[in-house]
Amino acid sequence: MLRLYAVACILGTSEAFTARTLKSGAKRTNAARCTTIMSGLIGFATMSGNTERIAGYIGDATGISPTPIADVSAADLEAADCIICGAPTWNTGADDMRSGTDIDDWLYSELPNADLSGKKVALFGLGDSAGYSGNFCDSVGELYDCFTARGATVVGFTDQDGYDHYDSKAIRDDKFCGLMCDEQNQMDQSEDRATAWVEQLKAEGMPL
Ligand SMILES: Cc1cc2nc3c(=O)[nH]c(=O)nc-3n(C[C@H](O)[C@H](O)[C@H](O)COP(=O)(O)O)c2cc1C
Repeated sequence: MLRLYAVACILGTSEAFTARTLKSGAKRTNAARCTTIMSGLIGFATMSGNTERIAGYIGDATGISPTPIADVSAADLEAADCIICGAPTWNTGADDMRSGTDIDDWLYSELPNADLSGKKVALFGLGDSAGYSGNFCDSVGELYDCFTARGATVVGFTDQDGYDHYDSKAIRDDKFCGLMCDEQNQMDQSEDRATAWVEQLKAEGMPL
């Protein structure tokens, strides 16, 4: 017995002691426990603060602290288990660089360095569905094109119902390719929309 105790001390754990005392053929019942720590990332760009506010609602619902997109590297993206990214639209009618914020450069300088194959990404956008109803949240369509070009799978599509727009470059298969918020005309709906959208993302398999 003394010799067995000495072996356990050398191996350093009481579990080692238990293992050494098991008779041959006996089953170990203390199954190994494994803790998986998921890491999510919310990146956003903003000009006048609205997108940051919605990122905050999403952050509250997920427990993830939003990060300005300029501080997000390709390595950060690759290290994240899930990515949520949002931007406003200021460059009305533009083919690219539609946001008019620092995400425009980031999409074509930093994002192309990331391999996002097999990763789930969700997108959100801010716009004015009455004042710019022909270009509502156009930048989200550009985010969609840039993220899918890196191999990401975009989840969290939403219905177009309930907004005043008549067109948007963020429409894919008759749906918005993410969550759209309108702080000019529908500010009172944004928080509930964000909270419900996070539940949708979870139901669609985002590890949140
Ligand atoms: C000059 C100007 C251009 C805009 N162009 C668009 C547009 O093309 N599409 C749209 O949906 N919203 C447009 N907007 C509305 C902004 O996207 C909206 O105010 C948004 O909430 C701003 O978000 P931010 O505060 O995060 O920058 C425009 C606003 C201004 C003042």
